[in-house]
Amino acid sequence: MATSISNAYEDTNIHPNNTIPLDFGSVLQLPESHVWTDDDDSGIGRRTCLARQPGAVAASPPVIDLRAPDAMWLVGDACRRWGVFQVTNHGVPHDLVEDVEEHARRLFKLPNDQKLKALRAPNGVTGYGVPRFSPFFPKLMWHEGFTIAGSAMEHAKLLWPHHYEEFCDAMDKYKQKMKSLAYNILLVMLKALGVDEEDREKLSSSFLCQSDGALQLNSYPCCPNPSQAIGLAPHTDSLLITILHQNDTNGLQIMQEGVGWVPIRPTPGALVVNIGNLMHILSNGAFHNMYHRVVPNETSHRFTIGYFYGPPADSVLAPLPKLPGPPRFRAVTVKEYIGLKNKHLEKGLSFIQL
Ligand SMILES: O=C(O)CCC(=O)C(=O)O
Ligand SMILES: [Fe+2]
Repeated sequence: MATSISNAYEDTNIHPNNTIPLDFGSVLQLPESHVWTDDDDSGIGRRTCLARQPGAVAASPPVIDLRAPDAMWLVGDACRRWGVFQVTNHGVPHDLVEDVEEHARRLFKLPNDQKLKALRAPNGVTGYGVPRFSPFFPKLMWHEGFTIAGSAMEHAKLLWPHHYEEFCDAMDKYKQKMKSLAYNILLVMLKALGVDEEDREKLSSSFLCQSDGALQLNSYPCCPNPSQAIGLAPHTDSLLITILHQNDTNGLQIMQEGVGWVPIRPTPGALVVNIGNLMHILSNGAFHNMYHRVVPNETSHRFTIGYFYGPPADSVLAPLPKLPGPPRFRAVTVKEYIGLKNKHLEKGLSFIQL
């Protein structure tokens, strides 16, 4: 049987993470541990956020109707220019999205000592905790999360010993919907890259059909001093694509070279799709690998639900053969790449660059 992505994370995690999230409900001031200076995020954050400049109007990634006749062209253009876009008419029922967001709110509202019962094990993937890449930064992020790779049952039972089933059912249903949406978006992306039907079918049977995903529930509570805090430090996502639902609180920003941080504002009913490192490799660098981050908000609590979609850990990925130009990356297994990312974070990609 193919090894799952979560096994790859467990096997290659070289920074066991013992940090626990702050008890956000009990703090009135930003603790020193969460105050970020310009040097704390490798300088990436120093570049200005366009949204904070008075009068500035930034172009922003498109919102694409997936059923529109020109959807494939728009997706391809957005992947090349931005590495991110939003989708509507995606087929995921509004009620299901609302239900999953409500479960996330209920989870994060639990008393701190209750949430800590479901803490992610130091080398584990599922459970409550700080962002996986926290050990790379000197300061802590204004964030708490709950990751679900495979079944949430074991951890949900610790949170709600008698009422865990509703939570697990909603998460399973959402994951199923996300999986088929991610597969369909991947096919649109391959078409946009010019991959013909025969090659798309080959890719489908080699790894796309077995690709799967993990869910990440994110909470960014109201923050007493948002200008000195960071919700999620600048990073790129590792797998093929990420699909993100955001509630109506702003916070997500992408880095646009020569421009600065551009906000991806919540659009009712839309889901955010972004290119991960593995898709960047498959596209031979044609699809943009963009940095993104989350900034916290003083008066509004941000909740998001991320779905990370990737192939089985033993799949071999390389730039697709018929794309223009010489290959920019060597072939790599998903497990090896995740190991490089866990060890070197954003420099991981440079180890497979040709
Ligand atoms: O919560 C967000 O807005 C972004 C989350 C994210 O980038 C991630 O989980 O990788
Ligand atoms: Fe991300």
